[in-house]
Amino acid sequence: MVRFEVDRQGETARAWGTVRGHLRESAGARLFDQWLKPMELIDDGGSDTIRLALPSAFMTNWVRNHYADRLAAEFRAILPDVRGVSIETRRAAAPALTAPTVLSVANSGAPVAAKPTAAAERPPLDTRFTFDRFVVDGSNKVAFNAAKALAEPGAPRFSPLFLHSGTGQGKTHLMHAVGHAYLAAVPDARVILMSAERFMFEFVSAMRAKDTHSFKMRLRSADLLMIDDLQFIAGKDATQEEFFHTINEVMAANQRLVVCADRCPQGLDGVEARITSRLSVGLVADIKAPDLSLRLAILKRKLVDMPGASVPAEVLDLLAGRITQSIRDLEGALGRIVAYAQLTGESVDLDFAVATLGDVLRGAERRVTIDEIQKAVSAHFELKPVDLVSARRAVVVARPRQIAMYLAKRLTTRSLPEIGRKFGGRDHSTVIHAVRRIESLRDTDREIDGAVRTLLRELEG
Ligand SMILES: Nc1ncnc2c1ncn2[C@@H]1O[C@H](COP(=O)(O)OP(=O)(O)OP(=O)(O)O)[C@@H](O)[C@H]1O
Repeated sequence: MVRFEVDRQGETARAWGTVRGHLRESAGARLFDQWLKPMELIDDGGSDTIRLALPSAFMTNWVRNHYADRLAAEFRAILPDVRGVSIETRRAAAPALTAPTVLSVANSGAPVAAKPTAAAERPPLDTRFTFDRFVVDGSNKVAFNAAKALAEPGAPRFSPLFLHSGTGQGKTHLMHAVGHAYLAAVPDARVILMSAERFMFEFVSAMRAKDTHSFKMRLRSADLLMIDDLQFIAGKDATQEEFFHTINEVMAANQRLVVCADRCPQGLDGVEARITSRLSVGLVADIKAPDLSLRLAILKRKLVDMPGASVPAEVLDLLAGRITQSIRDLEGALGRIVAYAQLTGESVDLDFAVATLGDVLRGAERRVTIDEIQKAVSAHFELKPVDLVSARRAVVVARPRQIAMYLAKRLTTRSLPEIGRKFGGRDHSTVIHAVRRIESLRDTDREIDGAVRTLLRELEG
């Protein structure tokens, strides 16, 4: 029986309730009331960075300096796919077009809808993703140097910068670092960072509201425009049309453009050639899978930002030796060990690490990606992979799509919203529905059960 996550927003709010409880206990009433109680959760619907807001910059700085790592570790102990915690200043201002709904969490831990804040008007840069926290070696040196060069003020030496790599290998980190560095050099620069999925969502919303003009003006006037996960627009014709005009104008105006994807431009099936060729005229840099020494160096660097954490070298060797592909997974494992050690008061040794991470270490030997699942499922049902992310509802496409979502939930650590995004921007509730449907069909329909078994065998190797 597959267990699935419940609604990610509710999950985040509940985790926040638990984290607040721990903070109240450990910090003591005075400190908690003064610094931590005014903090609110901003939940913009399934993002893997938890956003917390405080009423003043002074308080924000204090909490960042004293509690940032603790908060990240606490959240990751409950929600392992959390990427980080961003601590922001809440400002009373007019709501932005794209402002997220703010969920403030009352003492009971129940989420309460509140007004949007101005935080959404600033690029959502993760404070941890800076150049000085990025460990460089031969596998990522070109990407790192290119990102640094693009962040220098003055006329850009090249643009666009196209970064590509496997999942969890540092593209988003570098993109955020460009944003931080450029804003530090040019504080009033207009910097926009969004995923390709968000680009599509905002564009479609603007079309519905019959106001594409503001959307176009906003993007095209960016001094630095950064688009993550470009592969998402594969097969989305109207979005591609708009994206093409956006990048054309940004490039014609000599503004900076950074684009990330999981493949090189020419490998982006389903993305128009005129887009991929425009994106190839600047600098295309890949980040290769990290080798053992880089994995170890990154773990050591991450430890520097976890004051008080003590993890012996043999445990770092174990993690770096076993978790080989995604640095996100590696970092998640380290965060989990440190958080458990802090919560239980035990010291970290090999036994503790194996007991804490048993599943992760076993599962790390072979990690299936959603792309692989989509390829296997579409081949099995003689469809094109793009059918699985399309809007087609015919049962010949919809059922394989549900099977693929079910396998994604079962074989990967991706959250429901992430899976939904990988399937053409579908909602997490669609994924829950697909998982339940396939679970129940497996009990009653031998053909479906057979197909799932075959695919599981194939994917799990
Ligand atoms: N060279 C590095 N030095 C330090 N940290 C790194 C490095 N590479 C990756 N990381 C860390 O690994 C985590 C995942 O990186 P990131 O989110 O940038 O990956 P990604 O390539 O954008 O993944 P995806 O394609 O899944 O979006 C981040 O926490 C990031 O800080």
